[in-house]
Amino acid sequence: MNETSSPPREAAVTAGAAVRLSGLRKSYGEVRAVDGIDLTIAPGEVVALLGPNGAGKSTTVDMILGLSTPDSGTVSVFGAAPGEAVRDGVIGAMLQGGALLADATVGEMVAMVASLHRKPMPVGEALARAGVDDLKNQRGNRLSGGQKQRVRFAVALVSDPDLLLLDEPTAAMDVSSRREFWRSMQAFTDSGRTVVFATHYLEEAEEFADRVVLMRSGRIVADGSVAQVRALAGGRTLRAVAPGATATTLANLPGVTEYQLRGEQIALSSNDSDATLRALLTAFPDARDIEIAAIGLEGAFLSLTSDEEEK
Ligand SMILES: Nc1ncnc2c1ncn2[C@@H]1O[C@H](COP(=O)(O)OP(=O)(O)OP(=O)(O)O)[C@@H](O)[C@H]1O
Repeated sequence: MNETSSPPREAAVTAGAAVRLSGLRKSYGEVRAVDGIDLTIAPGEVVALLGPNGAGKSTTVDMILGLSTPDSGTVSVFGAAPGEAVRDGVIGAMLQGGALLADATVGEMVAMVASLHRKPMPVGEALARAGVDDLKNQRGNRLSGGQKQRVRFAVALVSDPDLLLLDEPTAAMDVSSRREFWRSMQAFTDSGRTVVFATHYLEEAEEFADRVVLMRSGRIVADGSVAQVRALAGGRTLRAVAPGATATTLANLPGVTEYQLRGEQIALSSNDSDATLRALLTAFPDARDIEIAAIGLEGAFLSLTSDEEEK
């Protein structure tokens, strides 16, 4: 493992997809943690794996890293098997609760990981990029939860990987650490690296990802640019008092995806509230007390990831 194995790595990096998952499945007993995932991630993409607890995000990340073996399907990272990509320093990972050495200092830990890799970035650079240079002499057992996360980030960066995999990277961070973390991450992605991060937070995905892959019950339920997924999730609700409204007319209004009718009170969900409103006023000119509200991000996320289609 020295200079002689460099060319294959260069070749692999230019060979198509950064990550390719095909027909991926993994069950734990009765639980289908990952239930048939096909996903191709291009080099340079910043992808958020978004989903509620138990959606299968960590299981997917573990399989991309080769920490867990799929029951069926394949994983390739820059054309290589996960284990090989990890050994070559192509993947850097920041996992939930990844272990840190209690007795070593932050500087020593990052230096140790650097020594395992062929072409690490300078230790000082990894510490600076992760915003932990001031913690260099601190021991692992003296770090707060948020500081530990930032040290894990330095450890993930130091191999100078082409792909960074982050499992809920900001989970233990306070607001200012989060901001700092994403600022360093952006500096990293600006250099054309690929980043895949799992998160519960739609806002984080919106702000930092080029692409959002929404998972529920081990499957992908939406995949697209942030704007596309937002549009998919970004309907509005329209409430009004509409004398004469009937279920049939409401159901046939343009854009309406759901409706409720209670006496003269109506509540509509619409994916085109302008068209719905125009048609509503044409059909029911006496409609009054009209209110239109965006479905909150939280609500949109819940609507796309709700369990109502569960088998
Ligand atoms: N080692 C395991 N043994 C048994 N069941 C597991 C194991 N790992 C995961 N599961 C189950 O598989 C499903 C998917 O879990 P996974 O951790 O991948 O989801 P997640 O989307 O990462 O959730 P979270 O956001 O809570 O981390 C869950 O139902 C979980 O309970």
